[in-house]
Amino acid sequence: MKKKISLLGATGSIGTQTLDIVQSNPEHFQLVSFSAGKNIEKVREITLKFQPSLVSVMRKEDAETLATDFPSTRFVYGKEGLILVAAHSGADMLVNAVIGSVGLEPTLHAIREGITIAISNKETLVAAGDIVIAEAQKRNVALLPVDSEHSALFQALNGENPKRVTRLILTASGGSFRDLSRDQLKQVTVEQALAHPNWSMGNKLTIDSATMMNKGLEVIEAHHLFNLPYDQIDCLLHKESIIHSMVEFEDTSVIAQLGSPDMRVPIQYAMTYPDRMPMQNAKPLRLEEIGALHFERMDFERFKALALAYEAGRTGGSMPTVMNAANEIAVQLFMMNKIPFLQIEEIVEQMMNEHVTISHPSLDEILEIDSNTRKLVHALV
Ligand SMILES: NC(=O)C1=CN([C@@H]2O[C@H](COP(=O)(O)OP(=O)(O)OC[C@H]3O[C@@H](n4cnc5c(N)ncnc54)[C@H](OP(=O)(O)O)[C@@H]3O)[C@@H](O)[C@H]2O)C=CC1
Ligand SMILES: CC(=O)[C@@H](O)[C@H](O)COP(=O)(O)O
Ligand SMILES: [Mn+2]
Repeated sequence: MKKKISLLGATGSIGTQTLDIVQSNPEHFQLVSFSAGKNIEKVREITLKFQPSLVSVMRKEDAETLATDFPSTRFVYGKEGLILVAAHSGADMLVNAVIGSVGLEPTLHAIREGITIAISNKETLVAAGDIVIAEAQKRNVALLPVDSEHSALFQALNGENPKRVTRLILTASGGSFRDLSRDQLKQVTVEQALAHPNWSMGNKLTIDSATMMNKGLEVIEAHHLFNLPYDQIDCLLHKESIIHSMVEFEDTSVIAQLGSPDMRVPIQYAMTYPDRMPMQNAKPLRLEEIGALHFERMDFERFKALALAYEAGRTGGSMPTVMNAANEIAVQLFMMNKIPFLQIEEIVEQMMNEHVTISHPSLDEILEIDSNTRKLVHALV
């Protein structure tokens, strides 16, 4: 039987690759609903091709125009629209590929509907991981990782006793500026930051990768998905992005997952789990062509954002919410050329220093803290 898919963030990098998988495997998948932001031309293309029953866009006026042009599809908008798509009762699985903590409430609504989630939207787990995981456990809903490192960890842990794990080792490419000193980072441009050495991804994530905040977000994401303390989550610089992450066990065995960098592989694995399927037009891994893989210890002074993320994670409570919200706005400001690159982490640090942590915040408190932090960063700049 076909798996019915709802997709948040259909016009983005992960969203587009998810649609490729659906389109290449019409006997396995059907798109029943999706959301997008402002890219209305792409919304038209997707609607025409997949004929979903429900679509959400950011703006009311776009939803109204689209409703006239596609009378057999229902168009909704805004935050409510995202929630309607996420909790679409006709779906077997939600692929959450929206960017930012705007994905939090839709995720919780999908969980409450008992819909399995393939989760790419890491900011949701960073902003409110305790709440999301508790809700998923309470409703017995699976959260299947899409992020390449977490998919690798998930695969390496398959069938293992979690009590025998000693360390999760997340690999990091180092991003666009991995060979620059902190002094050289003072001069870098947005265009340079957007040139990731190994992956083609959305702009926000590519900047996060350059600051190393992405690895910080991923450490917190791993803490929540795999229920391990921060002392057992390490990062390793691995410039080739061939080993996507590793798990070390008590007997010193290390299990790694490898592959050519291609996000369709972890997306498809989450969509077919516990099974696998052939991957169309994928580049098989030929280690003899690569020759050597390289690893370096992570330098926490050079990659200060990673140190901040460990600090936020260890503090817990509302601190990761603040870190994430400050980072989201600081990255936007950098991309608009309003602040220099190094000010991204300065803003995150300042917001964290000024925040008085709430140890067990409610959802309402998290939403308020997230929103206030965004305002504070705008006021600061
Ligand atoms: N790209 C990748 O390879 C990877 C991504 N991830 C994670 O997956 C998530 C998505 O990343 P990526 O695909 O790169 O992101 P993109 O920026 O490419 O896409 C983001 C999507 O979200 C939509 N969107 C943005 N803001 C809003 C909003 N406020 N309300 C509703 N929709 C919105 C965009 O719509 P529109 O464009 O129409 O405005 C777009 O569809 C992120 O959390 C990222 O960290 C994880 C691993 C790898
Ligand atoms: C592809 C993927 O999962 C990204 O999140 C990736 O992790 C970015 O690479 P680095 O953050 O290691 O540069
Ligand atoms: Mn990743």
